[in-house]
Amino acid sequence: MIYKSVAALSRSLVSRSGFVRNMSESGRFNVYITRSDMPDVGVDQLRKECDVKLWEKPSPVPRAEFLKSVAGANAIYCSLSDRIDKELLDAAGPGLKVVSTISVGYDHIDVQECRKRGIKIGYTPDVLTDATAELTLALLLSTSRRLPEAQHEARTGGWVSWAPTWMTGPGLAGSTVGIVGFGRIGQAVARRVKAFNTARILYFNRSERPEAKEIGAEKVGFDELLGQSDFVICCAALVPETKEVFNKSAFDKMKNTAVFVNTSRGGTVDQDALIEALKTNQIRAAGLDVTTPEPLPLDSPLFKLKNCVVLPHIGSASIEARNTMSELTAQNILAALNGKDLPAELK
Ligand SMILES: O=C(O)C(=O)CO
Repeated sequence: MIYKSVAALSRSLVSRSGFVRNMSESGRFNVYITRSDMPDVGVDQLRKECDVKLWEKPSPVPRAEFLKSVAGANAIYCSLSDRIDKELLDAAGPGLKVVSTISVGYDHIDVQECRKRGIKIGYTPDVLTDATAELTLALLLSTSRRLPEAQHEARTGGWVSWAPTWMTGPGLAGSTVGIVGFGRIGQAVARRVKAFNTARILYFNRSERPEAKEIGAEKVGFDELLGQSDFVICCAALVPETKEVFNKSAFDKMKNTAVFVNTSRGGTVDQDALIEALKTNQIRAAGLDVTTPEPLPLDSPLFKLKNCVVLPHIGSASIEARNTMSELTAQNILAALNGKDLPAELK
């Protein structure tokens, strides 16, 4: 669909949302943003060229409100918390040209349905790779060297003397690290892990990755990776094939001393099986930046386990990454609305 036809469609929209209905009058496209606290840099770019409407709170827009307010939008600027499905696309109406998510993950978007309707999808690969890899290493070390537990002890009187076996955990040097999902983030994690003098880096991925050679990573089968790794890191996108791949059978195959880290999506893990594996010391510990659901309810057993570190999905939360993600999200929208190639389109 080209610019002109969107304009024509938009002219005929009956908007329930308060968007300017008649593009020929305003000459501007309608953009709906799903929360008020998206980084300014991208939002400001959009405001220069478009009529921007946003959910006024720094929290995900409630579904009913989203369905109501999105009517008449030509573009949606969303996050991974917003479900973009058939119902939502219907609610937006025929003028919708692009869905642009401030995330590299797109499991919250019905990609098939967007394709059917000729709606482009923008996302933010590359610009968050370093930030997410850094956080993965931070979480891995926090989990294996028990930093949250140690801090708690120091603050609450548990630190009575230096003690030779207290608060010990496995080191990375000389270890085998297995990475499941060897795309941009998996590779960036491998490069960083290597600097810790690991003995071997294994990876499991659908296809062989040419970059692995230079990194020094070996492609192995999933079961082999589970059985041999001291650290198992999940960097795989959530797609039907990766849903709950980390299940009881997978945890049973891991070493009892293994540390499991997940910075991809909670849906790759059967969480009940993980809780059981942690409770029974089937594995040593887990570090999770992602869970099911998110936010994780306060009464989740994961919060009660000393051998589990839970973070609130902050993988990409470096200031630089979030600003660049916001800019890219806006640029994807502006390009799509102006009939140009998106800088980062999900193909
Ligand atoms: O961009 C994503 O998909 C994220 O999960 C951000 O942390």
